[in-house]
Amino acid sequence: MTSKTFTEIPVIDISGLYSESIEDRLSVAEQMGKAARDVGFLYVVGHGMPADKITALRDAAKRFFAQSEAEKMKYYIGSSASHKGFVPEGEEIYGTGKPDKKEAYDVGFPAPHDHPLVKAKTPLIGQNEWPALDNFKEPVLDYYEAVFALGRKLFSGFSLALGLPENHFESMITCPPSKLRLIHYPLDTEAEDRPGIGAHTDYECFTILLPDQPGLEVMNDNGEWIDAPPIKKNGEEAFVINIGDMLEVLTAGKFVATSHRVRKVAHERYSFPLFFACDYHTLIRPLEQFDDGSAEYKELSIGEHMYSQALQSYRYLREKVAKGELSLPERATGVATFGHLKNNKPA
Ligand SMILES: O=C(O)CCC(=O)C(=O)O
Ligand SMILES: [Fe+2]
Repeated sequence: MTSKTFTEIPVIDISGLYSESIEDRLSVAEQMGKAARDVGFLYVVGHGMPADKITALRDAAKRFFAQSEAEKMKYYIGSSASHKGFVPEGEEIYGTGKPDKKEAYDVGFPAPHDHPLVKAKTPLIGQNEWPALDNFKEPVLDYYEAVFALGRKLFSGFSLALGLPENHFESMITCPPSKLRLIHYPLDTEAEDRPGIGAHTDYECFTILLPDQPGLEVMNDNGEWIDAPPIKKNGEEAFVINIGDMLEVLTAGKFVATSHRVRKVAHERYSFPLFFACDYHTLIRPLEQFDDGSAEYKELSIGEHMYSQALQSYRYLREKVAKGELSLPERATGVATFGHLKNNKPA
């Protein structure tokens, strides 16, 4: 048995994943696997993301959110064809049932016009919305590309940790519903009892997060909230990586999609998660070596899982479902069915 009553989040130098020596790669993978089993969260350094790409992304996000609400609403996600663009405060509702105190800009995988998933009008897949703001699209796309490449590298490490070939998932990642979110938590001293973002697990395989202030908290098996502040090592900002629902299903719960939340902090805060997923129609079920035959983890389609969660948490989508204009996929799962949330329902 492993202990999931952790009180801190491990820091792993992943530079060995870029080594030509399989021993180096296996050594990092082993540490990643341990963190994924015991905690479901890890910090990574030695990731190779150039600091100027991070600076340029932060600058673009700040300039976008500093605009008027009317300007930002020109790119409202509810008017986009494939669920991308500006997400105003109050649009999303998670665990507590209260709207989150945050606004966001959602950017999808840059999908080629002629990709079969685009042509088939697959939910969540399609062109991005780009605001008429100088120097926004370029740094955001540039960061997307770099963080996505890091995601592929991390997936090779998780694959090794699971005893799979490093490239096991490569062919399943051609045009995934992987979002980069630019999130802005405004400073509002009046909104005392609202969470920044309510307790939840992430839906995808794993998440690569870049926060700029404390506020993120991670739940252990005792139901205690453990702080996950931004950290630096040798001047390099660490990414926070967390396991999502899909890797929990694949491993029948050996890797944990740990629930987390963002508490209100006395700072303005920006954070940028990249939700790393496989292609929409990828079916996920426990890998043979982890499958103990229990019925707990049913087969899921990555895209349907993500889409059904979006249909249940975005106001504009909930309204379309209520009016019968959209319906939940057949295999839709309820919210909060994974990770520690299922044991510890937070108040
Ligand atoms: O802002 C953060 O630190 C975390 C955001 C998050 O958990 C999410 O968007 O899923
Ligand atoms: Fe999250």
